[in-house]
This record gives sequence, C-alpha cells and structure tokens, in this order.
Amino acid sequence: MPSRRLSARDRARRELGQNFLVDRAAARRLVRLLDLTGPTPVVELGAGAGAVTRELAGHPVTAVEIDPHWADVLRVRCPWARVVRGDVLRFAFPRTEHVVVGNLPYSQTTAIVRRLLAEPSWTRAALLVQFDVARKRADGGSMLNAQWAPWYEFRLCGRVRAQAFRPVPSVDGGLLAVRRRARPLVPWSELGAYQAMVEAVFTGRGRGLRAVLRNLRRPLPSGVPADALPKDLTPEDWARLHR
Ligand SMILES: C[S@@+](CC[C@H](N)C(=O)[O-])C[C@H]1O[C@@H](n2cnc3c(N)ncnc32)[C@H](O)[C@@H]1O
Repeated sequence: MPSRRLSARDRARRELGQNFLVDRAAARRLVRLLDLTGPTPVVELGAGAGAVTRELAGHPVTAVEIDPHWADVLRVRCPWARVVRGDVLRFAFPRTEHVVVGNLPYSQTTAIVRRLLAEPSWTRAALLVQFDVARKRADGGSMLNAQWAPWYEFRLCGRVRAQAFRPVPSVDGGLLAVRRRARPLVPWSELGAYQAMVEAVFTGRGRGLRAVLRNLRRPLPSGVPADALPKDLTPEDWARLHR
C-alpha cells in the first residue's frame, strides 16, 4: 500500500540520516577537496541517491550504501560505480591506496569517522558532517583528536547551509578534509600503546597536566607550560610524550 511504503521510507530517512544533498555546487565542493588528478580509486560512504557519486563520474568509485532501495537506484543512476549494499561500519576497505568521500549520516558520524581512522590504506578523505563536528575535529584538543594526531591532519574547509539538503536538517554542514601524514609522528604499529597512553592522560587523576603525568610517572615534554591541560598539547608534544 502506498501509504505504508511511504512511512517505511520516512523511517529509513530518519534512522539512516538520509538528508540528501540537493545543491550540486556543495557536492562539487566536497569532491574537489579530494584533489583528484589521476585515476585514484575512490570509496564513497553512504552514497544515497548519488548526489556525490555523479560528481565522481570517470573515476573508479566504490559506493557503499546500506539502504537496498537507494543501492538499487544508484546502480541505475551511476552505472560506472561499483555499488556495495552494506554497512560502512563493516565494509572491507581496499588494502591498496585510495581516497574516501562521504556526506555522512549525522547520527553515525563519530562511529564512521572512528572506523575510517582505523583503516591504514587511504590517503585523503573529504567528509561532510555537522558544522560543529567539523570545527571540533579541525580545532583539535579532544581525546579523539589527540589519539589520531600522529597520523592525520584535519582541516575545516567551509560551511554547507542546511538548505542544501532534503529534508532540511536543523544544523549546517561542515566540510572536513582529513589527510594522512606522509611521515607519521608515531609508527602505526604502536597505535594501541599510544592511544592507551593518551586515554590515561585525558582521564588521569590530578589537576593539570604536570600532576596527571606525575601520577603516570611520565615527564612533562620540554617546552610545555606546567599549567597546561591535555587539550593544549600539540601532535608533536603527544608524540614526544609517547617516546
Ligand atoms: C546524508 S545521506 C548522504 C546521501 C548522498 N551521499 C548525498 O550526499 O545526498 C547519508 C547516506 O548514508 C546512508 N547510510 C546511513 N548509515 C549507513 C551505514 N552504516 N552504512 C552505509 N550507508 C549508510 C544513508 O542511507 C544515506 O543514504
């Protein structure tokens, strides 16, 4: 029955964060952040109705979409793309070099970003997320930022007004560029130990960084003021603290 089908679609729209881009210029701005020059493989996260996918015509694209309805639509609209019907959180990312793009479902941004950062083979990502989330990532200072700072640089690249999406969300979007460092500040093989250290510092007992580090029996990195807080440390400070 049409009315039941409509309500199922409405439910999917809400649960899966289906705020589709209707502003072509915004989709182009997102794709331009990838600096695509040659035939670099692209993985698109949450491809939906293909607003971003169609701006990638001519590139080898793998478009991941969880909703079977939109995955089927995509196969017709963007026949050059390899469409994978599945959950980004379980997707097997390529083991060879690639780039990543996605207008992410707002409700799953953190989970998807965490999943993405744990993948070793992509070099650049262009993400459209809530503006405040993009700004927070780019400003640094959070535990999540510190845990990934030796490997990635985050940059806020602009705002996308809420009216660029349908349905119109309650907040604007933000363009976030993530670049893997050519020379990581900490070896990838030490990721687990490094992240445990960052968590211990952020959640450790003591007032100020010096006291927290004293409790953890670690020295304050040279050049860091005694009254600094964990959020004040630069990626280089964190790397020295790890060493
Ligand atoms: C904000 S929409 C973006 C759609 C399209 N890329 C665009 O820009 O118009 C997010 C898309 O991600 C899909 N999605 C939500 N959760 C997902 C997940 N866990 N894995 C894969 N796709 C997901 C939704 O169905 C939706 O199509």
